[in-house]
Amino acid sequence: MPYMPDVRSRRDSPAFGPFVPASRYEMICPDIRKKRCQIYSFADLQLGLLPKVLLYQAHFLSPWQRYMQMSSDSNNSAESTKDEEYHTLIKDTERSRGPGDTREFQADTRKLLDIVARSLYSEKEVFIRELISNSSDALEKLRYVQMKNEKIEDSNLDLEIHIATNANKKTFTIQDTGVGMTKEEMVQNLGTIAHSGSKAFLDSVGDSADNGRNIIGQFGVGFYSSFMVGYKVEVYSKSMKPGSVAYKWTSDGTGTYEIAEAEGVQRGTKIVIHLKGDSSEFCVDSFVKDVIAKYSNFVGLPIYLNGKKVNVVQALWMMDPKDVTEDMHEEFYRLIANVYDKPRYSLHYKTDAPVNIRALFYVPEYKPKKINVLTIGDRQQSAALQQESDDNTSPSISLSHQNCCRIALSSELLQDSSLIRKDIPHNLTLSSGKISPSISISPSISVQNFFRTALSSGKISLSIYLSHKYFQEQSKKDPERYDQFYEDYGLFFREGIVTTPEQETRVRLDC
Ligand SMILES: Nc1ncnc2c1ncn2[C@@H]1O[C@H](COP(=O)(O)OP(=O)(O)OP(=O)(O)O)[C@@H](O)[C@H]1O
Repeated sequence: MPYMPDVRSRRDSPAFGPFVPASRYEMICPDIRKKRCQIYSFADLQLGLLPKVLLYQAHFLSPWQRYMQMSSDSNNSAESTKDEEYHTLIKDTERSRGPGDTREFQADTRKLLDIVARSLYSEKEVFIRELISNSSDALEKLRYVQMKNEKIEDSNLDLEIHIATNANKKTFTIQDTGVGMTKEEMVQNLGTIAHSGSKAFLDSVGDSADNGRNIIGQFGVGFYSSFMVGYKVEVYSKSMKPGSVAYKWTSDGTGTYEIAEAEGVQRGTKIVIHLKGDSSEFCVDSFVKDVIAKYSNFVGLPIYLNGKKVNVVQALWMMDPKDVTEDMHEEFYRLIANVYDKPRYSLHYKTDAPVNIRALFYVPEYKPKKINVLTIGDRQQSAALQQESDDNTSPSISLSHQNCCRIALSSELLQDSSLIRKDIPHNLTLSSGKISPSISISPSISVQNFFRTALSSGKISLSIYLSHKYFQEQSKKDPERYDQFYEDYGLFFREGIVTTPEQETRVRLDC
């Protein structure tokens, strides 16, 4: 029987390095084994049969987090021992007298608009994502109307989104050929904060087949993010209803707007943002291109920037795995990982019950020299980290958001999120991937809330579990290839074992 160090007893020893003999492995999966496997009724893991496979659900705390946790524990216990004199003003004597009036809340629209426009989003650039999403919704609605063979205005127009930047005039323009808006719809949708025409559309078409699957908007606030960067916003719109009159909506975002009839307007909506002095980067083609790539690359409709198509990739992880060819995987892998090699393993799976997951993991062909950064985010962030790392390899995992799962989340805050660090295993850094959490997670304006839900609901753990099942299969299917993979990446698995403080639930894997 080969020697196996007792990780549990030695983990606090500073001299103990990330080494576990290659012949025996351990499995650390407290959440999956204790809770999620039960919740999702997975058969017990046949761990003893699996060579060289490690399933690792880490609750990783950095040394700094561990230090903070220890010091807060000791402070609490010191405070609780103090013997202080009891003093309180709180009694239970208050009661209401007689019937009460029911009133509606009042709101100062000007201030509310200011909060929505300036404080709801942490990054100015998300206004592009919001406006593209609105255009995408407008086009999806048009598709729906087309499917019903209803008559529409300008029926020869293709379904497209166009963006134009003008550095001389300092403007950002976005135009779509979607459903457009009538005067009443403009008043209702753009003149009423937190009224979502898209949500109303979804409610009106009901739950029938496929409709609404791609509709993104639902809170009725995204449009106002354009006032984060613009001192004036003009909206030209012509409804798809045959014979519609076009209108122009103008506002400076300080509480009032103007509506007037307009001419020379095509079916759909055109929004012109006159940029503030501190937002002039949004009239630079290359800057806008990067933002589109970051958030809206997978919108299922063509986006043109200054006349050139910029979103070229399909949301591969949303497709049926059997429809995705190896070439498509290669192209997609290169795009999300920002590398030029091939994926050595491509794991694409979808589950619909009991939870809905679309996930795509790639294990790069290259042999990493050092992987010690957990990157959750977009391509740009990965690229930034790559510059810092020795071997130009910083795999990334990104999660997508919204009903249709095609819009990427802002990821800056995820980078520092202790929640993410805690719940995503350290050794998951070995693969680049995309996980699309279930549509059963209610989308939330707060990105962080969304992630909290995604993580606590176990979908990410489940994805990790499934990915390890895949590796088990690979080890049987092509042991030689798998051995090479383990040779290249085994260090990070072993590092995962010794760097997790959660050593209580372990399963040994014999070879
Ligand atoms: N390009 C557009 N074409 C047609 N209608 C639009 C367009 N942009 C906005 N609207 C209408 O204005 C409404 C409000 O847009 P807004 O972006 O504020 O919220 P939303 O998209 O409904 O929800 P969210 O806040 O989740 O993005 C939309 O629901 C839609 O009815």
